[in-house]
Amino acid sequence: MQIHHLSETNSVLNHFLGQIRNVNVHNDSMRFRRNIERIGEIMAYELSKNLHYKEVEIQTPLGTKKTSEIKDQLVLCSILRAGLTLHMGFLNYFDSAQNGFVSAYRHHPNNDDYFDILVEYQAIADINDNYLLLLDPMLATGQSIVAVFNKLMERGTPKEIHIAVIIAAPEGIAYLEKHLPDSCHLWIASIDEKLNEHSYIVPGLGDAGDLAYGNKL
Ligand SMILES: O=P(O)(O)OC[C@H]1O[C@H](OP(=O)(O)OP(=O)(O)O)[C@H](O)[C@@H]1O
Ligand SMILES: O=c1cc[nH]c(=O)[nH]1
Ligand SMILES: [Mg+2]
Repeated sequence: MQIHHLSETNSVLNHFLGQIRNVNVHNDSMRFRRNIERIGEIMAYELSKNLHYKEVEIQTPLGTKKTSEIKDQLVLCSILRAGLTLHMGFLNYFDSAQNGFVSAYRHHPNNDDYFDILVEYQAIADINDNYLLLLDPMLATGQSIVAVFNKLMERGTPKEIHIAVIIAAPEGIAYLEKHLPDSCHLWIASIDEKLNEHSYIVPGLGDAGDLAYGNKL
């Protein structure tokens, strides 16, 4: 798997990452959502450097100019709920992408820390021969992404697969490296220290879905 770690160089990305982690601004869910979206925009821009382009000639009022446009048909697929705002960030830049939404949640059958992942709702464009971008802000154990990936592969074979996450635990990266094809690209804004006993990322940011959309019952 090819890993692209985006926050090694200082940029405004680190400023937004600081804000989504900061407990002192966690009461402002609009800021949290907007920062996730802005990070999505930055990640989309970085990822766009890896896509394929075609040459086009543009007519300006004063002449013509050769430039390039994205050639690839992208399918953005995010994992509900937390993936929604990240999805909007990517879609702000990839205007003509097709889209998909898949639900995945941690199911605790014994009311303890053991969980499995249930993937239920799936509404997604054709991924066959297209460029699949699978989006989720948090890569903790990696089980949600692998479970969704396996469901999606029943629908077709993309030309390229890019996975984009904002915060990743080393355990989740290792799990993806073990369970996903070597040809996948993994785009990460920030790599954290570890998982805690509840499989939450430390230092991480807490529960991304709750911070964006409120607590679940
Ligand atoms: O790598 P994993 O161990 O699978 O954990 C990561 C998953 O946890 C979060 O979703 P969550 O289950 O909290 O759902 P939500 O977005 O509805 O809050 C996150 O958005 C990932 O989908
Ligand atoms: O740290 C984590 C792990 C799973 N889901 C989250 O939202 N945060
Ligand atoms: Mg959650």
